[in-house]
This record gives sequence, structure tokens and C-alpha cells, in this order.
Amino acid sequence: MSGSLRMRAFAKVNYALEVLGIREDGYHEIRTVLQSISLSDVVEISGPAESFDLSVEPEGAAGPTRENTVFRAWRLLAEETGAPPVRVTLRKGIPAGSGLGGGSADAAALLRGANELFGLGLGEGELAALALRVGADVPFCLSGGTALGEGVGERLFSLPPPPEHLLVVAMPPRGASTVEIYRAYDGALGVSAPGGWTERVVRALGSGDVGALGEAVGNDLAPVTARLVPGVGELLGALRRAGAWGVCMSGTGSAVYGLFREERAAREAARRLEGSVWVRICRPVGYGLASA
Ligand SMILES: C[C@](O)(CO)[C@H](O)COP(=O)(O)OP(=O)(O)OC[C@H]1O[C@@H](n2ccc(N)nc2=O)[C@H](O)[C@@H]1O
Ligand SMILES: Nc1ncnc2c1ncn2[C@@H]1O[C@H](COP(=O)(O)OP(=O)(O)OP(=O)(O)O)[C@@H](O)[C@H]1O
Repeated sequence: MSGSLRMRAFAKVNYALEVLGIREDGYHEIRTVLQSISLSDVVEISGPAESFDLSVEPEGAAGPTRENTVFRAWRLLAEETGAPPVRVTLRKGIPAGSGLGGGSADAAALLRGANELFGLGLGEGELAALALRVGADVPFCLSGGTALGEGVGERLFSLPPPPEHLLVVAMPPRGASTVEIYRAYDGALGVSAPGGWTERVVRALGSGDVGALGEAVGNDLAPVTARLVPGVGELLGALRRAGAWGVCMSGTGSAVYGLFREERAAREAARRLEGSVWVRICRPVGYGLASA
């Protein structure tokens, strides 16, 4: 089979992220609540091609090809299923190094897209197993929506969608490296017990109350990233002062977000931050991928 398809790959935020411990392979055992949001990349796949080819817009927005999550996902698929080479165009809307899961979403799009394009016949379980080999967040990005994640975030349990709200998502000029933040967390003196955010967020989602969700959000890694990346702590404070019901960092950062009930308040908060930092108004969405 041959042809092309175009997909939207959605970013995620973590409403809650708790670090429970460290495994023998160096990965951290976490408990998290993940939510897909309306910010997205566009991933266009066509094939079969003569050899794997990736073009990224804007140029350079996603690092070298061989390290790109899309290339890694394709290589894995080729090894495991004999899938042919593809040509991929990646239009980045999700900033790299933000903790918003852009690279993970792109990899999920490649896996699902190539499976469909070439009729590879992989089921959901097989796709999820391949996804995990690309990265811890990739299994979530395959389905998206609202989920509780355990293990390294790959043991997923669907949760009720959040009550209606807007997220003002902001990121300082510098991104954060996932490896470095987890390493710094391990080295941090006085690492505290998990913050208990997950249980509170799950309860708030059950109640459907935005105020409760705002009060519940939290991330154990935020103090570590705030110490290493200038602007993270300041942005959290600025969002709060701008009237957010709750503020939190996503993943390992450096993006942070504030929850708003009213569009006018969200716009006003975003306007205040614009100019000095990257900022977008987003809403929660119920899927990780969609055709574009
Ligand atoms: C922070 C989160 O975004 C929360 O959703 C994820 O835990 C990160 O997931 P990700 O970006 O898909 O991470 P990966 O690409 O799998 O891992 C990059 C590196 O981060 C570290 N890593 C990642 C996930 C995890 N649970 N523990 C870790 O220690 C490992 O050193 C790993 O080599
Ligand atoms: N498809 C991709 N899009 C963006 N960056 C990529 C991609 N593949 C690899 N990278 C590299 O990975 C680095 C981190 O980018 P990525 O978008 O994955 O970060 P992130 O949002 O912090 O990820 P996560 O939340 O999954 O930890 C980039 O600086 C870039 O060099």
C-alpha cells in the first residue's frame, strides 16, 4: 500500500506528577495525570520512499534527524515489521524542551500513521509496546485524552475528562532536558516525599469542579527545574498573580501553565506575559492524534 496522510499530534500537560522512586535501569517510577491539549504539531507521512527523509519546519526546530523521535519510531517499526522508508514533514507548533511532549506526540503519529498507511496490522497493544521503546510519554500520546499514568507513565488508566477550562501555557526562553532534570532531582538534597497531587487531581476530576482541579495540580519536579532554568519560578508567580485558579509545571518543564475559567481572564493573563516569553491559550482535548 502507498500514499500519504497528515495528522495533528497534540501536546500534553501533567496535571500531577509525583516521583515515587528510581528503578534499576535508572528510570524513575512516577505517578502522573496526563491531559492532551489543543496545541499541536502537524506530521505528514508519505511512502514508500527510497530512503527515510525528514524535513522540519521551522528548520532546526527538532534537532538532528538521527536523534529525532520520528526517525527512531520509524526505525523501530522497520526492524519489527519490515515497514518501508517514509518521507516525513514535521511542522512544529509545540516547543522543544518544554515538557509538553512534542517529540513524543510526533513519534506516536509516525507509529499510528505508518501502521495505517501500509496496513501493517499492528493492534493497540503492539503499538503501545513499540511506543514505550521510543519514550515513556509515547504510549499516552497514541490515545491521549485524560489518563492516570503509573510505572514510567506507560501503565495508563482512562480518567473522566476535566471540567471546562482554559490553560495559559508559557515557557521561558530556555528549555529543560528531561535527563538533566531527573538527574538533578536525584542529586537534590532533601528530596521530599511525593506531593500527593495525583490523588487530589483524580478526586477533582471526579467532582467536575474547576476550582478543586486548580487547587489540586502539582509537580514534584518543579522546584528542581525552577532552580536550574531561569524564569520558571517567576512565570508560575506571574500566572498566579494574573488570576489563575491553579498553576503548575508540565513534565520536566520548562513550560508552566495556569488554569482559567473565563476566556477574558485567560486573554488578559496571556497579554501580560506576551513579548518576553512564549505563551499560548489552550484547552483540554480528548485525543492525542487526529487527521489534519
Ligand atoms: C516527565 C514526563 O514527561 C512525564 O510525563 C516523562 O516522565 C518523560 O518522558 P519522555 O520525555 O518520553 O522520556 P524518555 O525519552 O523516555 O526518557 C528520557 C530520559 O529521561 C529519564 N527518565 C525518563 C522518564 C522517567 N520516568 N524516568 C527517567 O529517569 C531517563 O534518563 C531517560 O533516559
Ligand atoms: N520530534 C521532535 N520534536 C522536537 N524535538 C525533538 C524531536 N525529536 C527529538 N527532539 C530532540 O529532543 C529534545 C527535547 O524535545 P521534546 O519536544 O521531545 O521535549 P519535551 O517536550 O521536553 O519532551 P517530553 O515532555 O516528552 O520530555 C529537543 O531539544 C530535540 O533536540
